[in-house]
Amino acid sequence: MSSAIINGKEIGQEIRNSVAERVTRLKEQGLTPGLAVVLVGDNQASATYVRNKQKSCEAIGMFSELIKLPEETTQDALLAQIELLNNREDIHGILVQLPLPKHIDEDTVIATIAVEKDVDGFSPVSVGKMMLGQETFLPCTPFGVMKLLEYSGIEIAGKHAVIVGRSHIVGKPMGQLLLQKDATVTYTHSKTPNLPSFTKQADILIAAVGRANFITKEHVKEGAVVIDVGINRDENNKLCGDVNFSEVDGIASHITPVPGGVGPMTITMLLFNTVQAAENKLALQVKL
Ligand SMILES: Nc1nc2c(c(=O)[nH]1)N[C@@H](CN(C=O)c1ccc(C(=O)N[C@@H](CCC(=O)O)C(=O)O)cc1)CN2
Repeated sequence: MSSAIINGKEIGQEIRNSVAERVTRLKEQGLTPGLAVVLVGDNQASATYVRNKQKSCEAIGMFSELIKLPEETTQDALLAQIELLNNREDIHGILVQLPLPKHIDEDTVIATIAVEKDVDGFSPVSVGKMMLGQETFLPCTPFGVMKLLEYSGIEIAGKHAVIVGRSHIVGKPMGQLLLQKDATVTYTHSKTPNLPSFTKQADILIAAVGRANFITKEHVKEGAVVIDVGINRDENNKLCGDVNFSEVDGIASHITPVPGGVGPMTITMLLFNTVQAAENKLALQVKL
């Protein structure tokens, strides 16, 4: 029997509808949520993601502004742009599309974004708050995975979650969020010896290693929930995840496809965080 498909497009749309209602309520109070997207250089994939982010903002009535900078932009010039955005009243969320050109230090750039506008949840303060379980913006991809699990009725407490991948923006925060929901979490990565001996124990397997079709049937326990965070191109230049879908289909109880699984949730949660940022600002204004 085939595995149940976790449909990120459908779940994402349901969440976007409720975010759109929050936008309407904010506008009735005179505030239009605004997102600034900073794109440096000519990375084609990044340009597509940024375009999709802007279209998604428009679709729910939010304001978005693209700040497109050439590849040779200096780090100081980029930091100055971010400072301008930090001080703008009409901008509630700022995101700098990653990856940045090699001559720019991502950590310095991200740390410059005002924490109340850090809707990607990547700044050291946001990450620290997340680690402590304090209220903050959660990084959009792991946040989206948590929503996929919630909307699919998948129990987390008491389950063994195995993460394959340890990036700052997916693997590491993913484990934290699952831990906060009482999963037992194991981190693994591309250099873990005998990886299948770990992944085979997973009730929830998160593949975020960035290698096409890396997770095969030998890695997956019968009945596991398999979440594929990868976005890769295979040898025929076809979009594929980190999971070899056709091998794992039928072994997993649930599986996310690529495309149409985790990807659409990343942008959905960005909209969610930006509206939250605007609501936070309004709440502050009311208090003052
Ligand atoms: N500042 C950020 N940079 C990057 C992030 C991020 O969250 N913040 N994540 C990724 C790229 N990304 C968003 O920026 C992203 C990737 C993929 C998708 C998506 O919807 N994927 C679709 C397939 C799209 C395609 O056809 O290529 C899917 O999986 O269905 C959305 C956003 C790195 N940079």
